[in-house]
Amino acid sequence: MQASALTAWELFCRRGDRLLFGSLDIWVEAGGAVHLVGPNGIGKSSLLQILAGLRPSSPSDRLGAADVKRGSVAWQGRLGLLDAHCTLDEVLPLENALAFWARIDGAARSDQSAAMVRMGLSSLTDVPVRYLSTGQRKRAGFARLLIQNADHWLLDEPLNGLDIDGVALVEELIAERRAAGGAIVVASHQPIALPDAQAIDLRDHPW
Ligand SMILES: Nc1ncnc2c1ncn2[C@@H]1O[C@H](COP(=O)(O)OP(=O)(O)OP(=O)(O)O)[C@@H](O)[C@H]1O
Repeated sequence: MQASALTAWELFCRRGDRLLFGSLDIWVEAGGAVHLVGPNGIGKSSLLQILAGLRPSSPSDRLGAADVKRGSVAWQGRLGLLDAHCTLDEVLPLENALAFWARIDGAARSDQSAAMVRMGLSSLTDVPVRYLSTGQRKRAGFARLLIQNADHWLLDEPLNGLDIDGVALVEELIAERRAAGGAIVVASHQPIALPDAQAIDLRDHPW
């Protein structure tokens, strides 16, 4: 049996007064992948935030006080999240903005340089983050993720804004991470190469 990377049980999600999904279990083995699908607003980004520990699973209080489920998420290893929020300082040149996180992650200068080269950002070292295009921002987000060197990745619309080469590159990075034993959970409306991924459609998990 494969080693578990992610075990999540009884996840429920309420946003405001909307009950989005409930009683969701996810199990991902090392090297495995999940493709989250479903229409706009169903709760894919919210689920990624729950899996990242940034948002609690909502208590399932509709089931009655005697049987309230609160959900649990357990990872074996470190995880990195790439979503729509740019964690890079908009004012700083790209190299310095990435260096801020590289220091926090304890990454070597050479790791940062390698990540920038890999993501095709070498010519943008002096450009302030606020001037980056949509696709360049996405590439910078992946550079940050590579520098972080987390075991597992949570990716929210990782292909948005990328050109054809960028899409191929991200698919290659995902395949490499999986080959290294990382688990990947992706929310993507765009087709994405994820061989043998579990598809989870949140419409199948109504609260
Ligand atoms: N602060 C908030 N308060 C209440 N509801 C919110 C809040 N932020 C988002 N929502 C709602 O939560 C729901 C889920 O949003 P989420 O971003 O998780 O959906 P999604 O499936 O990722 O959508 P998309 O495919 O458009 O990216 C949406 O219906 C949205 O309107």
